[in-house]
Amino acid sequence: MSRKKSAKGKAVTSSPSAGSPAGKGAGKTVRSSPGIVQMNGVVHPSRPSISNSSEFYDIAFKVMLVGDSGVGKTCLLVRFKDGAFLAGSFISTVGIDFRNKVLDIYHHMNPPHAFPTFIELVMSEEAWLTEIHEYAQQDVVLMLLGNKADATHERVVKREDGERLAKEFGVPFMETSARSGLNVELAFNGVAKELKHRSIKDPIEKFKLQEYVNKEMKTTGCCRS
Ligand SMILES: Nc1nc2c(ncn2[C@@H]2O[C@H](COP(=O)(O)OP(=O)(O)OP(=O)(O)O)[C@@H](O)[C@H]2O)c(=O)[nH]1
Repeated sequence: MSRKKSAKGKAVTSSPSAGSPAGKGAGKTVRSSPGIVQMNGVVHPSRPSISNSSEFYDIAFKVMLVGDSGVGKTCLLVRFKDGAFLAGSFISTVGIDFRNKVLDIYHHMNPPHAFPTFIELVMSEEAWLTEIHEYAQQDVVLMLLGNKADATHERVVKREDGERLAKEFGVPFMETSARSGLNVELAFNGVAKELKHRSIKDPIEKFKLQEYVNKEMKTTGCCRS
């Protein structure tokens, strides 16, 4: 079955590191963070249930994509992880799907490090932002994404409405496209940078996610209706 929805809201949510030492990889300390969903408590790079890769990281964060079914959470995840668009017929995720990706950021602040565990959480159609506020940790990093920005003729949510909702909840907003790759890297990297920033006790430089997103964000420039 194939379904399409354009520019529907969804959120990248995440939580910063709690910093409990959990193991070692290539001489680096591995830490994990409690997220909205706890997965085995501690993330260890050599634990196959978490990651099959041989990648090592310093800090692990969990990032969740929540939103209505069919808005493109899996495709965003795959686009970010593998750089490809998962085209074809739509098979709804049952339960939770997840990917790991190791990022190098903030070279100027710390030695190379890395992280997160990305988790897709499938939620029901209604009130997901409210649910996040109800159940997530206070300091969770939130970002609102309107995906399928490429599907201009099938748009169901105006950019202005996304912007308004984001403003209401005080979270950054941008439109993305898993198909074209528009702003996908930026969405995940922005959250990763914010998480990393929060995990540093006395950061040399300030990082403001909203400002970063506003500066780096690309718009389709075609979709106001
Ligand atoms: N045009 C367009 N189609 C997309 C985009 N992202 C996803 N799709 C299509 O939308 C459908 C649903 O995508 P999924 O990533 O499976 O959606 P989901 O949110 O993970 O759905 P659930 O697993 O049910 O929660 C698929 O047919 C995708 O090909 C996009 O950026 N642009």
